[in-house]
Amino acid sequence: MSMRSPTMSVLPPVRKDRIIPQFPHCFREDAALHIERDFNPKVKAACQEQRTGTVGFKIAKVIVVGDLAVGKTCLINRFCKDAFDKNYKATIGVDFEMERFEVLGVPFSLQLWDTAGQERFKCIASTYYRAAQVVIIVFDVTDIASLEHSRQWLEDALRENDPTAVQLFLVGTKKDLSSPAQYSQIERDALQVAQEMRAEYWTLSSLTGENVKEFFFRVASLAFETNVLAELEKSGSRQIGNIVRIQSNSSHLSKKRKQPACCQ
Ligand SMILES: Nc1nc2c(ncn2[C@@H]2O[C@H](COP(=O)(O)OP(=O)(O)OP(=O)(O)O)[C@@H](O)[C@H]2O)c(=O)[nH]1
Ligand SMILES: [Mg+2]
Repeated sequence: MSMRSPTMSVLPPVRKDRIIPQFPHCFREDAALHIERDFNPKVKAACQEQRTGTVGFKIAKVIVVGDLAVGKTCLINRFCKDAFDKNYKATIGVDFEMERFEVLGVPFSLQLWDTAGQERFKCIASTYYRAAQVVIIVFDVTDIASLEHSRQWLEDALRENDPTAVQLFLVGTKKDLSSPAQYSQIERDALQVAQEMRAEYWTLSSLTGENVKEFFFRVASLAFETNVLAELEKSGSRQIGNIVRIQSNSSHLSKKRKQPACCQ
């Protein structure tokens, strides 16, 4: 805790609308990373007892990939700046935004990397894919080709990362532009792609803001939960290691006091 107070005094408090007191639910239970209705009980207990270790200082890297003009930049801008630009300005290479949250009372940050979808910038952008904890693959719900290309985006993103460690989301944007009939048709295909990829599926609109905050709260919460569980596992094994070492040392001392421990 001694490390925590100086950090808290330097940083301004987390914005009120970035406080996550409850577990945000998935969008569709048939394409979710998990369908629990609440945070893992171990995670809740750890937060309550302030046993979250270094998680409060960590920044989870999130990369946002997908075809050109599907709406990656607009999605990030809607959430981070509450702004929407109807004019298309291609991202050149990459941009990033930091978002600070407070989950169950613990500070937690996401670093959102907005990458270029245009082919000619792809090789610059892909050098930033490394060490991502979360991969968000974006497609446009009015453009089936952008959904078909999502598999290729996944392959490119996973080439630079440990596939077993990445949390994956498939997100359909521009919901406002599609009629209910059009939408339900593409949703069927999108759910299938999400299930195959083991991605969590969402749809939203950066123009109206529908589901945007809900989606990022879900991303932050799942990334946070994973990090706390990893931290608990680490500190658990460290404790067991210490106990074993202390016990074996003391038994050496009592039985064969003159021999150094390394010769046993
Ligand atoms: N109606 C509507 N238009 C959107 C939405 N999201 C994005 N757009 C429009 O789609 C176009 C492309 O959006 P961007 O966010 O720049 O696309 P991008 O995926 O970042 O494109 P690259 O940077 O080239 O990869 C812009 O003209 C946006 O105004 C949405 O939810 N609804
Ligand atoms: Mg962009």
